[in-house]
Amino acid sequence: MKSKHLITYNFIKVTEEASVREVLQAFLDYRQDIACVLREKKLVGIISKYSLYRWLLQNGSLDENVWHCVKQEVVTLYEEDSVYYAKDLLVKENVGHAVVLNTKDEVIGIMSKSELIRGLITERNNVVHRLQSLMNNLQESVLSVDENLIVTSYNTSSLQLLHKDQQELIHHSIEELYPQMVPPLLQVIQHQKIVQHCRIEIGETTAIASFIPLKEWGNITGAMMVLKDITEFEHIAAELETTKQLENLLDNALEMAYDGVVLTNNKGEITKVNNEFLSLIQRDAQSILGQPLPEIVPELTPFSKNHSSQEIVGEIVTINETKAILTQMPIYQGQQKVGTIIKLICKQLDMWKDLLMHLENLESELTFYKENFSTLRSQHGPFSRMISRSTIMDELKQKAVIAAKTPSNILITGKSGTGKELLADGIHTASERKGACIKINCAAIPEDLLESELFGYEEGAFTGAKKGGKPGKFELAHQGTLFLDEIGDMPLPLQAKLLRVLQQREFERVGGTKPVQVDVRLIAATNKHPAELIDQGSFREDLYYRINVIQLHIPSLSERKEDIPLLCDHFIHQLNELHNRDMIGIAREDMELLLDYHWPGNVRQLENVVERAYHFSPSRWIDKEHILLDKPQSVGTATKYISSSSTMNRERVLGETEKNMLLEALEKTNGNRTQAASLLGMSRSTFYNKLKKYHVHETTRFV
Ligand SMILES: Nc1ncnc2c1ncn2[C@@H]1O[C@H](COP(=O)(O)OP(=O)(O)OP(=O)(O)O)[C@@H](O)[C@H]1O
Repeated sequence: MKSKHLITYNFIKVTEEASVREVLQAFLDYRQDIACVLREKKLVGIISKYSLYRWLLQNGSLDENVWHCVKQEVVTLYEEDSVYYAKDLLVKENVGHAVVLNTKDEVIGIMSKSELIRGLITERNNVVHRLQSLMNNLQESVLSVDENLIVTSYNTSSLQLLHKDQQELIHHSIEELYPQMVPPLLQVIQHQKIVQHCRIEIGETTAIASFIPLKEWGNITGAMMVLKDITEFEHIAAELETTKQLENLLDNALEMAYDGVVLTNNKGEITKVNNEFLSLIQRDAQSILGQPLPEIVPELTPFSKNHSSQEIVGEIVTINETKAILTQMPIYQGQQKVGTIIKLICKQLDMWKDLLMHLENLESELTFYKENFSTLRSQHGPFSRMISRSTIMDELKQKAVIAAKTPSNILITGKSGTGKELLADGIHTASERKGACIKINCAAIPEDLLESELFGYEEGAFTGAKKGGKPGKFELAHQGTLFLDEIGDMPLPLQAKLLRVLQQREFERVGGTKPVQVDVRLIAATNKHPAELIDQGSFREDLYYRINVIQLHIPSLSERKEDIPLLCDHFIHQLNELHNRDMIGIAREDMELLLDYHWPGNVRQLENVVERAYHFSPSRWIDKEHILLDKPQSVGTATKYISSSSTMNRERVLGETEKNMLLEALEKTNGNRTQAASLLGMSRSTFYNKLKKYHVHETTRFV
């Protein structure tokens, strides 16, 4: 509050020329105690009632100039001065009035003591009001008691904290209401000292309280209590404690998980890791916590970037040359994804791999014994050399057995390498014909020699003919079977002669005149389409019908891929017998490679591929890298294929060199892997990884 708010604007203004009478009259009119004497609005002094009384008592004239009664030392205030400044000034100068001026030093009013007191009371009421509302808006509870511990005041918060209403609290004794507060209160009142941070239980509520002495004129009149409800904080603290314990538990669980575990938040930043994960990525926790996972482990980028909200189970990843199985699971809180947990199984992977190997080993052995068993069972069976398990081949063999029992000619069709010759052998065996099975490849013998090869010649039949002549294949196959392979390549004149022989069952040798009679069962084979050959005019239709009494078609290997594993085992077994080795077979995942291939060269190609891989694989398992499959080559891809295959060769050579290096080191250290690793200047883990890579642990020499 300012001085201008506490002044009388309606004050008495007189000039220096005014008479005592005029001033007295003004006092009566205005009912005021002082008059201001002004000269051009500026204050020159004041006249009080008392100075006029004094003048009159000294018999001064009423009409005399009032100047004799003017007091020139006047206590003045400015309109902006505070009420407190005004109070201090009036007390100091010991005056009952002050003249109030504006900034131009012009008189604007008079402030009397009574107006000052009114202002001070208003000001005090304002302060009390402000304090009251401040108290009521405080979160802390505030209470005051007198020296008898009777409650004298309180704020709104205290009603809530103490669960009481106004009547239950005011003028009641703290001793009755809250005896637990008495000891600190008495301490404050007796020792007149503040007591702080007392823990007070009020029902279910816990509060921290401070007790402050209240004094008036230096004497203790009571005490004030300030209480803060900490029940909620205590719950939070308890929860925090539980959370801490849970976190400890989680940390321990992660460490015991045995696998690498990493947790990320919803931004993909790493929030928790276990030691196994750290050793897998070869980093320390400080340097990776809070970092985006794909930046720290780029190998996980395809999984952690866009797919981190997807569940992933069983993906294989390679981190620092270590293979691991990745499992990824998003973590949800309600509907919201809050993070991801990623697990990498790498230690147990080796164990699983060994177990799988063992299982595969057993499976292969089982297959081998099964095959042996069936071979033994049909050791003398006509088709025992034709290995198959497919239904399509079973049906073919059944048909062949029936066909074998008949005297009819047989035409075997099928792509090159499907086993036409084997089938012909089987048919001959099954036919139980007395004579031999004589084979001739029509495509392999020059055209001019083929006739004499087939029908024989008489002495002097041509230059260079043997003395005494020579029997042909027909004669040799008497009472047996003649297998004419690649019949589609037989020259047309010879086809005519063959047709005649088949019809008449007799022929003459080249250069001979005597008919020769034979009992021959003819089996012909072709890898071409007979119908196409007839259309082209390169094969006689009448001959075709003569031969094609019974047609047996051998399906391509790509149409019966289920035979591939059995054939592989068969070839490996044959090679083992031949080379006195104990190769187990082809691992399951590598077999996939063979099953996926289209096998244009059929069983013959498979046999060659297995044989090559067999010789190049040093362990007891066929090495995938030695399984060489030609890719189909088109003009457009030729260059690419050549360059990628040369890269493959290079890689292979490098791999083999590295592997030999490992083996050599192991040999030098008598199989001690730690020494071998240091001999090569490698860490133990790198050395182990390389052993794994090249399957060196499969070899029995080193344990
Ligand atoms: N089912 C099979 N079981 C075992 N070996 C087989 C089988 N089929 C083919 N083979 C082998 O594949 C190779 C080729 O077989 P074969 O010579 O019988 O085929 P083909 O069809 O007569 O070939 P081509 O038409 O080129 O003369 C031979 O070494 C043979 O032993």
